Amino acid sequence: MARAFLFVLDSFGIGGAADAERYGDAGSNTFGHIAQACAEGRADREGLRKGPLLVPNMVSLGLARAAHTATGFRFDSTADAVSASAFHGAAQEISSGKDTPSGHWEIAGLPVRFDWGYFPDTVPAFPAELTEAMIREGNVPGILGNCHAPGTAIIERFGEEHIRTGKPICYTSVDSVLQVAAHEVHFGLERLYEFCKTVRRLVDPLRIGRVIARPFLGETSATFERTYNRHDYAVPPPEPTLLDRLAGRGSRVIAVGKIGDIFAHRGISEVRKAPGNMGMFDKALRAMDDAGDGDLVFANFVDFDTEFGHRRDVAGYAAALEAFDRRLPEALVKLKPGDLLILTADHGNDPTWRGTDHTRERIPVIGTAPGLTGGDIGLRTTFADIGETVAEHLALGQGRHGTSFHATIGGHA
Ligand SMILES: O=P(O)(O)O[C@H]1O[C@H](CO)[C@@H](O)[C@H]1O
Ligand SMILES: [Mn+2]
Ligand SMILES: [Mn+2]
Repeated sequence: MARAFLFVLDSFGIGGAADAERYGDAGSNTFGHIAQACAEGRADREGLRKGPLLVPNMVSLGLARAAHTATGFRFDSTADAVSASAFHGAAQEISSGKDTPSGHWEIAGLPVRFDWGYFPDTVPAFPAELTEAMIREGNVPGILGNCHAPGTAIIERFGEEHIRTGKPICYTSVDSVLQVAAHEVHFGLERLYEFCKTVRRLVDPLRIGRVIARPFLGETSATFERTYNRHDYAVPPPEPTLLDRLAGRGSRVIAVGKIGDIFAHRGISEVRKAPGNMGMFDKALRAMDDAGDGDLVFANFVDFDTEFGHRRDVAGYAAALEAFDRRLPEALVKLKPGDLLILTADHGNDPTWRGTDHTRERIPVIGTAPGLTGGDIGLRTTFADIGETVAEHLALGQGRHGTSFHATIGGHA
């Protein structure tokens, strides 16, 4: 029996991207900088966490070695204690962009070779024709924002006016996104989703990667809070991905968290969602129980990115990594010979970095294949090597991009 479990720790980069300079991110290192801050006592928070970063289970899968492969960074002296059948390495992204769709699509064997559309960091950020079309076809009295902004700040700034006027708050970032924040009750959640679907259609010709619904609750600037009803409307992948290939031969692809949205629901058999990393971990464990021969469980843990990376919250990010790591044994005990578990990431989001955006970084590729030898898979030149390895493991034919490292970890050559 062969099954594969792919867990993406959203934004958990390990630095060292050869082309980071081009993104203004040379030197960024999500894992390295969090680990350093923790070691130096700069990530202590009363009632949350204290001291050095404790992620022994990921270290035993080779996280420290992966980080060393990516940048030469030494995490700690336990770095050599890697468990039998664990494999570890780092991967460089070849796609353009440093956002979620680029990272996930490349992991699934489809590097993004075209340039995404971006909105300029000007006010207004959106072309006048687009704004007019959003108002007319979205049937709203106008829009607020129309600029680059971090999501919490823009709700604080325009939330009350939004409630008063019924105008949705539309904003963007350095990523290829058009985000719409609106009040779940005053504006209405379903109405927000409908509005986003309209916007999705309008920005398709502009090659915008995602339209993101950002619902929030609260009545005043001081009390507004975003809810877990966020929804991403991604442009569909332009070519078949690993998921389509699996679905095409009748295997199940169980998507946990926002994976379904990221692939515009192409090649997805089932979507399971829950609020928060821990809820998602529960869903991932159930999905592992349910997966059969030839199936893939593809999970995304988004809190690292949304709650801590973008918020530049080092202590929060560290605590989230520690919480995830504490639960990892629950997944490890479910593994049987024939299974393959890979932990990876889609881009960086260094919480010590300037600004509030993603950072272009290499990603860790660590995991275990019980019954195989494991070992050092080195520095992979594309995230697509992950998808190709999963493909080979699940006995799919070769895809168009990437090179499987299955033989390196003792699998069929
Ligand atoms: O600041 P918030 O609204 O969380 O937005 C962030 O979330 C988007 C998707 O990850 C990024 O492009 C960034 O703009
Ligand atoms: Mn992401
Ligand atoms: Mn993000």
